[in-house]
Amino acid sequence: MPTAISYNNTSLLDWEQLWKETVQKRGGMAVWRLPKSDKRYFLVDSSGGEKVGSLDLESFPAGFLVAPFTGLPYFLKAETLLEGSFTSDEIRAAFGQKAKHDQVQNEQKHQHFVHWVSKSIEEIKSGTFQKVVLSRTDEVEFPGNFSTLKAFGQLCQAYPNAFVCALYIPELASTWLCATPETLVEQDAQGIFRTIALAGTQSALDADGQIVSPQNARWSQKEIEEQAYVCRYIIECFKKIRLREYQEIGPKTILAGNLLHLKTEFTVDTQALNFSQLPGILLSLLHPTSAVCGTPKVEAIQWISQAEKHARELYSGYLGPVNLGDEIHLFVNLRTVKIAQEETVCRATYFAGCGITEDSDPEKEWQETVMKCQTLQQVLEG
Ligand SMILES: C=C(O[C@@H]1C=C(C(=O)O)C=C[C@H]1O)C(=O)O
Repeated sequence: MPTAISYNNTSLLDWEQLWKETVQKRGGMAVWRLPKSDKRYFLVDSSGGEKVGSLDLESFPAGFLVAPFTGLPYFLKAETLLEGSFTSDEIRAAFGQKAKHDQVQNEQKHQHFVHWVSKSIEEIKSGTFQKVVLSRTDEVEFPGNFSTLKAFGQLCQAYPNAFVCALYIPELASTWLCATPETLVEQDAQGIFRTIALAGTQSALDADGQIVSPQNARWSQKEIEEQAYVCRYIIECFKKIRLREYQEIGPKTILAGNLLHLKTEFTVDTQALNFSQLPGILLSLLHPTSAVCGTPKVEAIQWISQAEKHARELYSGYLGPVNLGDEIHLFVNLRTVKIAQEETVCRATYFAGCGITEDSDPEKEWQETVMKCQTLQQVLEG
């Protein structure tokens, strides 16, 4: 059983202290806040976590699951679990200064990305696959120390509808932070399972810099089709297990930070179906979905490994708490940054990708990755 300690106004500095101590002791930990909630949790597993082979979520103890894009997930058991909230004046800029972006390196990445988007479009036209998601990184260096907890607090404030998380796994020797809009697998205490098809991206700001209301958003055929691939992929997963009793709502436009996306929601009443194993079974079938990988999956993964220079690591994997209060909340690790603290500098690697179809425009796809990186950069770099 976890040692659950409830703090009403836990100081951010206490959590910062616990974070540092846990890193020194080579423990694993996660700090998170669910969408539209103000409860923040801090989970510590002093063993550093372990890799798990089976996704039989029903049999898992309370803990936190985190999976890379490809490969086995890590499980952190809830040995210690703290709950708290911070006051807003404790939260200040995490880096406290604007990072220097390497323009030469950035231009090389731009050229590489645009080249591979063009090649992907040709490959799609020749019929190898219909959609592929290519990603890239943006690496920056900051002098001095980085405060993970301040960054976490800032992201919570800036993105109330996102799943915000800071994570440390000693084996990976780096901290990851995300503010993601994408649910992969959720189940509430009443047994309602939920997943979403999220794709299609445009800036949420109009020409005057004002937020466009989701109801007034206009989408082109490219984005509508791109999101439809994700819906069809989810329904194919349902068909594999002969699941017909699901509800589908959407697509609707949602606001995710500085961006708008198209979202369709799928729900299943697992209690009515007497199907408690559903979240684990669907998790193994769904990941990675067409929203972060492509259609068909195997061909898309092969293409990604050829086209991308970087390893995705935890980017576009999934993460979240399982079996805390009979609930499961797993999200796709998007709008994410990896932080490696060295002696005098701190290296941040932002990751972002976009769905390519035969109607893609390579320059626009690059711009989309710029906007996606900005989701975190605007908050962390001030
Ligand atoms: C791949 C990312 O986002 C995914 C891809 C999207 C798209 O191609 O339009 C939109 C939302 C996400 O499902 C990312 O944020 O890195």
